[in-house]
Amino acid sequence: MAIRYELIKVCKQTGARLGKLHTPHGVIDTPIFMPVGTQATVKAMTPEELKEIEAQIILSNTYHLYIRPGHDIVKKAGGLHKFMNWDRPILTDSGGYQVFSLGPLRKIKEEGVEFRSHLDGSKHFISPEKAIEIENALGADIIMAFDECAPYPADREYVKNSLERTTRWAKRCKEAHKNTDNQALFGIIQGGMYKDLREQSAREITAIDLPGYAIGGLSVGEPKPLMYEVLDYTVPLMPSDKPRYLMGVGSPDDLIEGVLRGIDMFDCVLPTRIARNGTAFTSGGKVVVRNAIYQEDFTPLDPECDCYTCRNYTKAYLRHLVKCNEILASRLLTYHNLYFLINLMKNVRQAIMDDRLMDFRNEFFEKFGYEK
Ligand SMILES: C=CCOC(=O)Nc1nc2cc3[nH]c(NC)nc3cc2c(=O)[nH]1
Ligand SMILES: [Zn+2]
Repeated sequence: MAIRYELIKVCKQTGARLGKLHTPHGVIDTPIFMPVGTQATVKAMTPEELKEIEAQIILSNTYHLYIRPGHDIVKKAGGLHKFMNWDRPILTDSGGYQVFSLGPLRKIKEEGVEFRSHLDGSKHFISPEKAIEIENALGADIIMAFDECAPYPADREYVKNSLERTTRWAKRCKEAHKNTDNQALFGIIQGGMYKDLREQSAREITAIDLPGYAIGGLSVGEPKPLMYEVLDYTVPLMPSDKPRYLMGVGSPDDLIEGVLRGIDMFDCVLPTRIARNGTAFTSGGKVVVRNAIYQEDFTPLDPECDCYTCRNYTKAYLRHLVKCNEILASRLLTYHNLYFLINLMKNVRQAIMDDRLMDFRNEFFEKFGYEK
């Protein structure tokens, strides 16, 4: 059995869950935020720094590593863990959901998806079986079934046909996946923003016996309230004894709202991406470091944060680095943003343990400046 989900406690205030996910490369505390390492690196971070901020699992992308350097090279290197010197758990998602589902030149057929490489425009074809072959070669502890993430908005007919094909593809993935002792295959629930289609997809996908399930097709441009509404009626259809992964989510408020609704696993490029644009998450809300008001501000980025960046550098210095487009700006801001989300989830887990997650949510939203 590649993974075992241990449900430890359900918060009396909210229904949120505290759990442990046992994998071949170690144990993961849930709810968990997973830093994204698209091309076999969490941009600007070394594995040692990721361990310093207590990252327990990272994501990498099937599509990107298939295109470059090629999954065969990663396999020859001894797999992704060895190749990138990360000995903790890894999850691979497609990373190409934009390319596969939304790319202009992609053609989706029953057999699979025809698309063009974002690097050189060369033509490629990935079937569910091919996706599993790539993920098996990369060797991640958790691998995602090959699916179609329907665009938003999309009409009902399209979404229905798409989710039914995704179900057929999930069955083909399960058939093709042989390495079940070392790699856990998760199914992905689709159905767009349609309640009855989400119910149909949840029923069909969870009927395929798999070690975990994800909710796909969200965080694709829909308004937040709509995402929360879809979660409200989809999460209860998922088994409670298996991990629930909300793909591509998210910002601090989305993480908390997702946990409140029973989600266990999250991934998002936001903390690393906004860092490279000079923006930081802080306990008082977002800080755009390049803002002129920080020119002579010699206080830490976040006075309530005890991370390396906040203990050793000032906003004025970080602003200077950002203005000069210095590499250290990305490194120090990424370090802090990842620490911020990882630490937020540690506090969320503690709040579940103390049966006070709703209080924690209200306090956090108050301070972070979100409307209640
Ligand atoms: C090998 C193939 C594995 O397939 C997948 O990873 N599929 C898949 N990835 C997603 C990624 C998302 N990111 C966001 N927002 C930033 N929303 C997402 C939705 C999906 C989704 O519905 N499906
Ligand atoms: Zn910090």
